[in-house]
Amino acid sequence: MSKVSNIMRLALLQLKGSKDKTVNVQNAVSKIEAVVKEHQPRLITLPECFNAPYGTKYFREYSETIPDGYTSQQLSNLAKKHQVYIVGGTIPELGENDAIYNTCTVWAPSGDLIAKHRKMHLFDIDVKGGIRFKESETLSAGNDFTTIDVDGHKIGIGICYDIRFEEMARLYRNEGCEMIIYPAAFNMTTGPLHWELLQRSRANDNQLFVVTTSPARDSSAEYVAYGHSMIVDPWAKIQKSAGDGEETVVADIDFSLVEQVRQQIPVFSQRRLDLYATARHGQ
Ligand SMILES: O=C(O)CCC(=O)C(=O)O
Repeated sequence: MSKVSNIMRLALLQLKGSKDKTVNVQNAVSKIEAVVKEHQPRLITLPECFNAPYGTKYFREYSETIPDGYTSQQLSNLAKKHQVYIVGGTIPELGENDAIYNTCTVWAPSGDLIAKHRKMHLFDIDVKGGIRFKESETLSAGNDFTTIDVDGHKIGIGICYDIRFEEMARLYRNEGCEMIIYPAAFNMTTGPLHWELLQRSRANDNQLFVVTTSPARDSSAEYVAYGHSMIVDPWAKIQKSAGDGEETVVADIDFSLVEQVRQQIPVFSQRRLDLYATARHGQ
């Protein structure tokens, strides 16, 4: 599709979560209604696991089929009602053969599901004295890359831990993406260390916008999310970021910055691919 405009208004909803799925989804619904009324964004993003508590023991219980499950239907209706794109954070998805995935759904203004990204890199880490988490105890990994087209702008989708894998972001850049959106829920160990660093790194390496949307921090939850949903521009500057509480961030994205930085720092045409692809590669 040809580019309709270089400016796109985004709204990031950093939402409070709870153990009550209906409350979580209705909170998203009311925040979407509110931001549409006040700011008329073109694209709205939600957090990772926004309809359920984030924890391996909860994924199956809260899982739904896509697109006929309760959460999907709510997002589809809202996208259609308000003529917006919704990158619907993630929900635990009940897939084929009873497998559960951590899945991002993307809804077009028609109400149609235009993409579904299943987290490709499962969050399995063990930081001594910090955090141990093993998504693979209950989740299966997705195997497909996901890009969408919004008004002529190509956008890649990743989920949280996916951001640590620079190959995935590079692949999206090589496919022509101008932005990567990661619904995410970093924690109080890796958040302060790596949250901003990873976003600015992916933006800088690939000269595109990086957008993350986190749940709000709840210190009484079993998994305490870091918050600080963020938009980083292709110069690797933070355009806007949230604090740690429930918050809506609205920003106008200027996609002309992508071309600007790519022209002025043309690393993608300066790569010595002739030298990198050697026998040493992969060692
Ligand atoms: O990579 C990290 O430190 C956090 C990742 C995470 O929380 C997730 O994948 O859900």
